[in-house]
Amino acid sequence: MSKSHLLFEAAQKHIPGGVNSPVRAFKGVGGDPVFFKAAKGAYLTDADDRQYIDYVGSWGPAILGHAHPEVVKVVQEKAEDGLSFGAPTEIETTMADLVCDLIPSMDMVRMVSSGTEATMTAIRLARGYTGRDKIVKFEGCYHGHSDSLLVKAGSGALTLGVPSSPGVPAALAEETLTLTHNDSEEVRKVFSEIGDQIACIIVEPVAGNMNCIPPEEGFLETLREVCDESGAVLIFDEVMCGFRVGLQGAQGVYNVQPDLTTYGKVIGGGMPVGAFGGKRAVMEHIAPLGPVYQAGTLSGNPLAMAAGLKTLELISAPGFFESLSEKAAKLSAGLQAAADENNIPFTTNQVGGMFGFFFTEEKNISRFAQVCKGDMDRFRKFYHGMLNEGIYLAPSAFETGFISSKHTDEDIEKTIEAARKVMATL
Ligand SMILES: N[C@H](C=O)CCC(=O)O
Repeated sequence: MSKSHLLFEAAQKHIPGGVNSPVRAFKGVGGDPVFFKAAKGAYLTDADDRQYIDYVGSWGPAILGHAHPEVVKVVQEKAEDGLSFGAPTEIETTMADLVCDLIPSMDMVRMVSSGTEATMTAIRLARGYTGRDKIVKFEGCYHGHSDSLLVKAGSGALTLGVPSSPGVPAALAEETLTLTHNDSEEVRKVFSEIGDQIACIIVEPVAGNMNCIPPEEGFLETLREVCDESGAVLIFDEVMCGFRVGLQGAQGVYNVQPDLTTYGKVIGGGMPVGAFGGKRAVMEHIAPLGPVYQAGTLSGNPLAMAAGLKTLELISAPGFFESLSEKAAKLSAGLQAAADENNIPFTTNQVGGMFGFFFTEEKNISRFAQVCKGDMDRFRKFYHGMLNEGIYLAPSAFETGFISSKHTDEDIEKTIEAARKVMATL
């Protein structure tokens, strides 16, 4: 019996479902989740001392690989000075200055402790700023688990079959309009009818919570246009794709500037962090400058700021994102070749350091409905085959994959070889 199995059994006694976040429970693929005890570079070590090449990267933060020595060092050093003050510290200003320097759409930024806090507050701010209640989101996109956003959501909510969670007041859910992702026409239609009632559009500009879905040509531009015409706030949720698909995130890649942006994951270098920021005119409405309330005991935590700043410094090195993208492209091409050799209907998506794969006859996957049509049974078999070969992928067909700067050519070749072997058994 594996240690992971025993640990999972023990965990279920006092932790609901044995996990502290539902997608970890392997409901999307079946079987016991793997319990890990260490992570270094591109590798994970499980409780039974088995090693895996990791393509989850803690769901995105580990862009430099796990436990990067320079990141660990600054956290250790910072810890000597105190773990938390609940009062202003200079390093928060250093972080704010750096983020505003790097991101052209960012005049002001506030640090929080998670992506959920960031998106939840961005929505409240947009409502407070516009004086309107309705918000627009897209089916399959996931923006954390605050009430307004758990309506036809992606990620774990979708994997577990509860995209619209019980517990969200109906009156609140009614204010969330969920449209078809990448459908510019539908967006235009809704805005032509009730644009003056809509506070904001929130979108993952590269969606990573319904697998990896890039924006169709013109989609982000349409969102920008309808927001400009109606006075709604455009929020890019770059919790996943920020500092991941490029140094300026998706807004840099697609050259569309939002009014507000939310961050998490990479910006915390592996520590619990989120951030929201954007145009001064909107951000000035946040307390204590304005009346829209938001707060957090651990917001701007010094250890998290230190890890995040070091990470942002290291990913700013020339050529970093080109190299990351090359690795992800090489992996995607290799997976495709492995499927083709075995006559398995299969296709891939990739943007920078994010990648996705789909067991489907269709090519050019850009719609949520196409993702849902994928062969989930094949995905599950492939998943467990790869796990057996020492490759750790996201345990759901509705999650993107992540690559780190620590993945070597050899790691990628080993992964492709494993895929060849497993595809032959499907
Ligand atoms: N897609 C989610 C995060 O971005 C997966 C992580 C989680 O819900 O625990």
